Parts: sequence; structure tokens; C-alpha cells
Amino acid sequence: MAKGVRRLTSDTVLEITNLKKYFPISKGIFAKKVHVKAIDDVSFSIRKGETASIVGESGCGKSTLARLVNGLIEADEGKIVFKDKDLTHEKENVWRSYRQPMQMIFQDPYASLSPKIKVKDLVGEPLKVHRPTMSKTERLQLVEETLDICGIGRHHLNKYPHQFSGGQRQRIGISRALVLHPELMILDEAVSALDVSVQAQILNLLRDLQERFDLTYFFISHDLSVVEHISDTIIVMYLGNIVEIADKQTLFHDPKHPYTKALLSSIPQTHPKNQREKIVLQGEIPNAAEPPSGCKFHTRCPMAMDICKKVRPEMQTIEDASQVACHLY
Ligand SMILES: Nc1ncnc2c1ncn2[C@@H]1O[C@H](COP(=O)(O)OP(=O)(O)OP(=O)(O)O)[C@@H](O)[C@H]1O
Repeated sequence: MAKGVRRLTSDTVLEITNLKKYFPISKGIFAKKVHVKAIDDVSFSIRKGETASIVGESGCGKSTLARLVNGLIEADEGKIVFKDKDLTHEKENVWRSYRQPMQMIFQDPYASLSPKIKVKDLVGEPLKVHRPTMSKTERLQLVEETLDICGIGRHHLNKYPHQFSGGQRQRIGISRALVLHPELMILDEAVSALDVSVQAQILNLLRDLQERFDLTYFFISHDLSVVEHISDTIIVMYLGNIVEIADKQTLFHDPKHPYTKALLSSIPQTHPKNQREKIVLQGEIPNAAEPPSGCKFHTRCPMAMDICKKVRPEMQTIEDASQVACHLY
């Protein structure tokens, strides 16, 4: 495919429908059982070749969603369908077979790379597991090619993770995922621990890999300025609910939900032309075990009306460009 041209098809790779995950916790001296509604009726889909990003503050449910989509925890309700296969309540051995096409990349590559294992084995190990019939020579060749593509260079084959910088370690983490030729990569705060300049290099690498291998990304970040560079579609979450879904241009230029507007206003802008009026949200994020009634955002919303305290807003499509859950529309 020509560089800079990316196929965005209508084929759905991942379909999430009415997904719920409530964690039981004990509360108070009488150990009353309550539930943290970490994911509370969430629906969205991701098309082949697309980068869909989830953003929201700490505790909104991003990591829980990533773990559900990768089968690391089981959903209470709803559906997770990967390429027409309903995986929601499948057993671990079925999920394991889907971890080749669905690869997960974490925030801290150092924690996910065993310190005593050489780079060639770190990147070769997934092949041993998922392609046991591959010869040693073929495996080494694929590891070398993958490291080259990810900007590590095959001459580093015999080094250990501690001999690399944070950015290089994330390149090794990406190599480990890429070597299996995945279709969907789930990137959970994959650049959050890196300096801004290194973040940009890794995001550029991810974009190049996407073009070259027709990858689909599910990108998770608390930082809208990071997702701006990589996303096609942005999904905004607040306290276990999706409040807005829009393509990147629409979300950045015509945000609908008051929460999205507040998040955007907190991005530092260097150019005066791009300055937005700062919206300071009142109070803290409410406790997910005792969320506010109606719209969960109403306690902090500068536009809240009476109805917002009582009725949870449904997701609706606005001008064909965005979906928003807000009583203002
Ligand atoms: N195993 C668990 N038991 C109880 N509560 C949990 C568990 N895992 C997550 N939670 C709660 O679920 C909610 C969502 O957590 P989650 O980690 O998914 O949010 P997040 O958006 O990824 O936040 P962060 O960026 O801080 O990781 C939080 O209130 C969290 O405390």
C-alpha cells in the first residue's frame, strides 16, 4: 500500500455491546456488600484499519475495559465480539488462541519484559508458544526482521532489557506483539510513561506499522493530546459510561458533551489561536461504588439541569458526526 494511504473499511473487527463489569467490594464496619460499576453499559465498535481511542480521567474504567477486551477478566453482562466470534464467556483456552490476533501492549514495558531474558528470546518467545512448528532459523530471522522494523536493530539481539532506554523497551514490547502478525493491538497507556519527544517517536512508529501491516488499534489513554496524533475515532468515558464518540476532527473542533469540552480545555496550547476557554470542573470524580443518580456527570457539570439529576441520558447520534449522551441534545 502507498505510504500515507490507509484503508478504513466498513469491516468491524471489534464489537462491544452493552458491556458491564461490576466489582463487589465490602464497605463499612458491617462489611456491607456494594459494587463498583467499573464498566456500566458500554457499546462501541472498531473497524479494520482504524485507531479508536478511549480517553477519560483516572478511574473511569479504561484499564478494566482493556482487560475485558483481552479476556483477562470476564464480563458480567453484554457482548465482546472479535471478527464475528462471540468471545464474551469463552474459556481461557479459547481466549488464549485469540491472543495471537489480539495483542496487548502495556504502559510499563520494563514490568512486562523479564530482566534475565535476552531480546532475541523475549521477541522469539511468543513465536515458540503460538507457532511451535516454526524452525529455530526461521524464528530468528523473523525476530531480526521485526526488531529492524521497530527501530531496535538486530545487532541488539543479545542484550537484556535493562540495557535499553524506556522508549527502546517499548519498541521491544511492540516487536513482541508485532512478531505474531496481530490484527488488533490494544495499547493501554502505551506511551504514558515516556518523555514527550520519545512519545512522538513511538506514536510515529505505531502509525508506520499500521500503514504497513493494516493494523487496527484500540488505544487507551488519559491524555487527549496524545490520542490527537494517532486516533481516527475518540471515545470519551466518565465513571464507567461512554459520554461521547466522534471522529477526531469533530471531537476536537465541535465537541458536544460538557465533559469533553472540559477535557479539551485542559490541553495546554502553545499557539494563541488555538487557546480555548478554560473550563474548571468542580469537585472530585465521585466514588464509582456510589455514583450520582441520573447523568453521572451532573454533580460536576457546568450546564446541569434538573432532569440530569434524575434521568440517565441515552446515547444519541447528532448530525451524523458524533454520538453523545447528554440532555442538552
Ligand atoms: N479488581 C477490582 N476490584 C474492585 N474495584 C476495582 C477493581 N479493578 C478496578 N476497580 C475499580 O473500577 C474503577 C475503574 O478502574 P480502572 O482501573 O479500570 O480505571 P482507569 O480509567 O483505567 O484508571 P487508571 O488510569 O487510574 O488506571 C475504579 O473505581 C477502580 O477502583
